[in-house]
Amino acid sequence: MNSPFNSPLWNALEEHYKSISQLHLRDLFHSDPQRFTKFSICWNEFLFDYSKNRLTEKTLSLLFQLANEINLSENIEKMFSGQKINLTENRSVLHIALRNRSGQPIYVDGHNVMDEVKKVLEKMKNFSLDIRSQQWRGYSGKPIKYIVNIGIGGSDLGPRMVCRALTPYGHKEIKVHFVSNIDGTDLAEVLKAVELDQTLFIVSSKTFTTKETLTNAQTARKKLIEYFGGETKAVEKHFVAVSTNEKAVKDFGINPINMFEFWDWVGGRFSLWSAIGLSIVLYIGMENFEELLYGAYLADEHFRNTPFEKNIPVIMALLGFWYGNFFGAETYGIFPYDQYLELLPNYLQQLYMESNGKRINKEGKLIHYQTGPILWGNPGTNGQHSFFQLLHQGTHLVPSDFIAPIETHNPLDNHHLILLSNFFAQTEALMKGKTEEEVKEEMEKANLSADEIKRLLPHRSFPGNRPSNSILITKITPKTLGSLIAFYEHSIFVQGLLWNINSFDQWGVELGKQLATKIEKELASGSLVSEHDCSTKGLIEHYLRESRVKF
Ligand SMILES: O=P(O)(O)OC[C@H]1O[C@H](O)[C@H](O)[C@@H](O)[C@@H]1O
Repeated sequence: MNSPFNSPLWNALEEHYKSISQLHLRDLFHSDPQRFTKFSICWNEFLFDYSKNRLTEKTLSLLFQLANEINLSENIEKMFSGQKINLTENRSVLHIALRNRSGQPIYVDGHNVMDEVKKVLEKMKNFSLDIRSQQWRGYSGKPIKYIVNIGIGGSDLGPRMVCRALTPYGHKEIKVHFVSNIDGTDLAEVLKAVELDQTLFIVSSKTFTTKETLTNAQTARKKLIEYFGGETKAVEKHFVAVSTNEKAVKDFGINPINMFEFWDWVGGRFSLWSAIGLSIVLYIGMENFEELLYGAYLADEHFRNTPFEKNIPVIMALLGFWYGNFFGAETYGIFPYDQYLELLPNYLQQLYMESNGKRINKEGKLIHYQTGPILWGNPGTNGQHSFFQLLHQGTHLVPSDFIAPIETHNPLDNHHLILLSNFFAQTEALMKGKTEEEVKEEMEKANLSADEIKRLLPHRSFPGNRPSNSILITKITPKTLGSLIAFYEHSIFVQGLLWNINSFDQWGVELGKQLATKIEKELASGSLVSEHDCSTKGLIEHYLRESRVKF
């Protein structure tokens, strides 16, 4: 079966949806005191509570049947065994190999990729020891104190998010910066914050053809050479590269000895586990990086071996599918109640939206159902004072994940207690809401007049019945973070199978790049040569006129 949408089960789910959509979560909780026990999973340092979702045991049983109909178990094995499931690029999808701690081989075209994975990890380890122990010195003999990762998309968001999330594990003498945007401001500000003679630039690019990254790297290289009075030899003490493209790295002027390799079977947005994680290793050390890999490996094993009924990423995926394709939910909220996880929504945005933002199925046909959600989010409690109004009383249904650590790295007075009180309170409020009776009683106690009560009642009541998952983690450590990220990766994979799309390509980013290349030439020459619509033409002409006047 290619798609669940052709299945008789689909009709059963649609029928079932009609009855579920009439039920209120408040009543479901009321009628079943075991609801939490039934719909939550304890796994290692995780408690995954999905009981505040609009479902019953019947819903889950139908969704699990659907998972069986799309041959989920067989498809998981296809990924883990290195089959070329990225059909449009004819590639294996093996980020799981990068954290394979089982000692078992994984083959691509008859070749065990684990040998090269281990070799690169060893190279990363040795290099990080040299940098962190100050044996590796800059051109003028000073130790490295600043790491600047130059990359974009998958070569930026993962390491950036992980370094931020694991700040408590960071080297106290080493600062890590990230430059991604082609806007010169990004690089300029980082250059202000570092001492060039103590800086190591990591040029991270899978393809080593990405315009933003190469332009930023060229400029940084120029600045470094200028700093050392024209000495190009300084480059090899201050620049390393991470890429799959050795030739382009050489052409750029980085000695392949200073290159850390990865492979085309690692998707950019799944690459933080590869040498793309070099900035992470330099910052938190190899042991901690290995813990990150280990945490992801444990999640991989859980995903691969656990029955669907207890399988966290499978359930996460089915819930997203349930809301998107039955309730018509278009977005997915990620709310980490942990300041260190503030970049998690940005990171997951690429992971979800680049993977499953597709409208053509694996057979090349246009599809007529909703696929990947618009993912967004912000750390709690900040969001509560801005957009949560819409979550509570707006017209959109936003299924959300609330994520919090039980233990904080910064036990300041009662901050964590207040933070967690809010974490628990929000999902309860979203689920329960506040009935008109409750609001009325409250206003009567406050001695409001009958007229006032009547007028304010609709504004002050909350419908509730808003779904959420709660992910409670003992502590944010390299290991638990690794597991958390891997859960999201696998959830995306399962959803891609449900929608019968290829989650591992991203052709949709190409058109803008092609047009920008053409327009760049026009801006540089000051005249339009290609065809544009009148809006784009008008904008460019305005820019050309104005920039001539001003500069
Ligand atoms: O690592 P690179 O080859 O430089 O690619 C960087 C990023 O740019 C591309 O346009 C893709 O949209 C991303 O998936 C990728 O991660």
